Amino acid sequence: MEGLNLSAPGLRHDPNWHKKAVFYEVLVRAFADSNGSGSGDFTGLINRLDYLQWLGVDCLWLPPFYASPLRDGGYDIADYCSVLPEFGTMPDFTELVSQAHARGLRVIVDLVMNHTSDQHPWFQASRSDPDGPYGDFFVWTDDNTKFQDARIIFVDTETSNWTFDPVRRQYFWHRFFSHQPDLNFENPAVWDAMFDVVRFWMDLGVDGFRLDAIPYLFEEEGTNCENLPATHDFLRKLRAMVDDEYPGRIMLAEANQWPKDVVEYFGTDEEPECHMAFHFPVMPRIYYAMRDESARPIVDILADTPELPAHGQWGTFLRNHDELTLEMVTTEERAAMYGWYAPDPRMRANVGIRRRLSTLLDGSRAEIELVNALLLSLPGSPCLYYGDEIGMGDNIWLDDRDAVRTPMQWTPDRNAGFSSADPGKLYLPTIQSLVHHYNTVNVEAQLATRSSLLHWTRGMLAIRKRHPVFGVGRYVPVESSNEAVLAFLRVIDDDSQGEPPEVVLCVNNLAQTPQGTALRLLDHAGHVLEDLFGGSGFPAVGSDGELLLSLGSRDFFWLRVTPGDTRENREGDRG
Ligand SMILES: OC[C@H]1O[C@H](O[C@H]2O[C@H](CO)[C@@H](O)[C@H](O)[C@H]2O)[C@H](O)[C@@H](O)[C@@H]1O
Ligand SMILES: [Ca+2]
Repeated sequence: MEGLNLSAPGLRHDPNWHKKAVFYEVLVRAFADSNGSGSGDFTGLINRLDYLQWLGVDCLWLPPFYASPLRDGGYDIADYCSVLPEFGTMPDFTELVSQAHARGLRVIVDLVMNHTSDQHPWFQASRSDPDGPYGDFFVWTDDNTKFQDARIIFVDTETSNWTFDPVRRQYFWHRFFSHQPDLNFENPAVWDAMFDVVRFWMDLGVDGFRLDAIPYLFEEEGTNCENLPATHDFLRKLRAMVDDEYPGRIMLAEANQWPKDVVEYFGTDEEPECHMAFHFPVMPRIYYAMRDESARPIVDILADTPELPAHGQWGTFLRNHDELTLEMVTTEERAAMYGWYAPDPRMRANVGIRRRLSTLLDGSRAEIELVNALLLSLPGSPCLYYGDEIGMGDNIWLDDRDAVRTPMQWTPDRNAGFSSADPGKLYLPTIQSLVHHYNTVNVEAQLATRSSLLHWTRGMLAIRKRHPVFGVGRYVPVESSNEAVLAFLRVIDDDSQGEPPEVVLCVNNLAQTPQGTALRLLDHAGHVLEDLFGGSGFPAVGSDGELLLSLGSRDFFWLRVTPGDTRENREGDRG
């Protein structure tokens, strides 16, 4: 973007970078079209890197950009080692990585190991030549009653995890769409092929992988075919290779599972698996807690979340390219969330809700700020979804999850400044709804408005960056007398994390009305509080460890807690 006036800091070596990073999920197809083809591309994204640097994110996550028939947004890969021509060339991709690195931005890419597209040459060879080198690359059977305890994930479209192939005259296994055959991880040649894919992209400079659909690699009769020990064995070996050959690069698990199962994807400090895993259950509870005006769901799920090994970090998010999944809530909670957030059946997809952040929250600025404040202060490294920083809307008249994958809105001009193509040629139409039309919701307008959501988001990221405690600090729940007020501390006790000791108190009013609360801070009796945003002093914690606070509707505070006056720290913060 013109006039953003940025320096090019380059990457700094930091083995803990993933614990302090803010991630930004950006669909190459959706961000910026450099050549008027109607689809975003690598060069378009390169041209917008200054914007992302200015925003203050640290790492881009690129969903699949590989050769693909695009029947599942690219998660149907037809060649793991080539890029989709409409996105550009391999040199364009490497240029993207090096331009991102020059700006201090890391890049992780999606790796879909569980399945390929049915157009992948491995599958074509497997179906036509069962005794050939790829004959055993997929999961074939004559008996489609096998693995009956495995649930169907895409319930809107699939009725079985088996599909009959008329060429091979056998059934093949697929956990997702029937055009996405699962690879056979019992075959060592599949391991070798995947290790080669990982090396291929690591050699091109990527900083890590999001490991898509990782719980489903193996199948075993009598189980639900999720989270099997063999999957962990594979991940331990993959991690050992990555640590050995590409130290500092990360593996991020996408495992839509309960915390006790996800935590297994970190392995142990002695035998590590992934560096990060998305925390799926906490996400819907943020939305639930706000409508229920109760901190309980968030407090409880974090209490049920086991400690991580030292190398590990949660990935947190509010929205992504999929539906807002409701797999990790109870049946009653799901029914309530459909009622609150998806009253029109068109808003639903599979087990979830296909809407963006701003539309979910009815455009409420106070609610958008509150859920973002939670995202940025709860344990984990947050991941933003492109366009949510300006409050982009969705289009529930589009199919499936395309509802939330429309072109980025840069300006009020033709195609929202995304593309110079004829509007009919765009890969998806721009948002032109009454409330979220790109005429009003766009980067240019928000850059020009100091009070915009975009500037607010940037300010929040800057504060978070100045306080590594949000990345590496312990999470300590704080007892609140008011159920609607969620309070917790983030704590670095000493310099063992490689960061200065710090304590921050986060207090969040989940209710729509003002609330008062008494917090119990027994370990901080008499301590001084200071607002992280403006530096204002707050009344100190009482000598009995009690702190009385009042909060406005959907209000939140981030308060530094210190034993005494911290004038020098305040000076530092303002710099
Ligand atoms: O490659 C198939 C799918 O893999 C990911 O799926 C995840 O999203 C599903 C919801 O759409 C979710 O229910 C499942 O548990 C996840 O593994 C990927 O994010 C999808 O885009 C993709 O279709
Ligand atoms: Ca599988």
